[in-house]
Amino acid sequence: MNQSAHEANGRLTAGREPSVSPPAPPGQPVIELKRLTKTYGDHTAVNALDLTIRRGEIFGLLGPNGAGKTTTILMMLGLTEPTSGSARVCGLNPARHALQVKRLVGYMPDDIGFYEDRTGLDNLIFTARLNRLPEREARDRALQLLELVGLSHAAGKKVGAYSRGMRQRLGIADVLIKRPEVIILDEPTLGIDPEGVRELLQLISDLSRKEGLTVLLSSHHLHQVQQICDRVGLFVQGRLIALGSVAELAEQLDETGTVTVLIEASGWTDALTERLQALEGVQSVSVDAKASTENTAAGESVATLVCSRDVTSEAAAAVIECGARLHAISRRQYGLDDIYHRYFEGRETR
Ligand SMILES: Nc1ncnc2c1ncn2[C@@H]1O[C@H](COP(=O)(O)OP(=O)(O)OP(=O)(O)O)[C@@H](O)[C@H]1O
Repeated sequence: MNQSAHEANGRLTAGREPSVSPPAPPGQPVIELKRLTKTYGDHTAVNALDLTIRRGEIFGLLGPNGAGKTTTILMMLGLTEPTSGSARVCGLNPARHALQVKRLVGYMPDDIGFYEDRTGLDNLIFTARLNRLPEREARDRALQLLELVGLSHAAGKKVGAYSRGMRQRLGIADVLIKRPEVIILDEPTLGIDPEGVRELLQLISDLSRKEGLTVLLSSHHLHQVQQICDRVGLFVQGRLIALGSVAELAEQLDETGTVTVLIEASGWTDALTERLQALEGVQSVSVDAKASTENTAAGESVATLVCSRDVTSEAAAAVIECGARLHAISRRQYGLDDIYHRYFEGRETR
């Protein structure tokens, strides 16, 4: 977040204490978007978006650059007005009650900004003050959050010396200061190494489960976020083109009729390839020699069978009958990347 966004998490809560409804019970809608639309001139950035996110859910809003994710978030926060349709966040209309919504929603933009020459602890205390926490409580809350996000050791270190991953953790602590009901994280994993990503996502997941937080995560790193999202929405050119859990979306892909079977075996022969090709429903067989490693024997091959039905057991029998040594056989589980590419086949996605 930039400096003003950092301050916004606090400043926007200042002023008259808003009258807000009590937190929605688990499973109740927290975010409800109906036909939400935003146009800029003749360009439609968000096109008739219908979406409900429930309390305690981790929801991934996924799509390529320019898909409309940030515009959607800005409308949820009351930072830009919809052209048509409606948004309700924690029962409030953000366009009319932006201050109240911002009291309940913690927003971490993709470009986090802090006071670089101040420590992590000082930055959090600053946000706590903006949120009108009493001085003693501000410090206690800041220390408690630093511990929660695994930054106690760096509390006294200037933020300018923090790594990208540490800044993201501090950003999460920063949005949590005001005890929000919902946190919205825009590209939280940007620029972090794989181990840092894993830890950050685990932290977000733990927070959601322990604190009953609703989390909206915007990202174009599908394979990263799919591990922790209860549901995802695939967003492209302003439209939500698929919605559901990763398993549900994968099931829909399976219904398109293609099954991929992966075989690892040694002693592969042309006769085996031909035998597999002859199995009913097998559309193609491609075989690659696998480079030998500590775990794989020399001469091991990996074959990919694209089929119109599941041929796993017949293929296993064929490998053995042809005298090859079967190391592994599995029906490929689709991940979000596969789903994404399948939906966007033939379209410009990046
Ligand atoms: N203030 C604006 N004026 C005109 N067009 C805009 C404005 N804000 C966004 N857009 C356009 O709306 C579309 C959606 O942009 P948005 O930033 O919401 O996408 P995004 O999915 O968040 O992308 P990214 O991952 O790159 O942030 C883009 O084509 C963008 O150029």
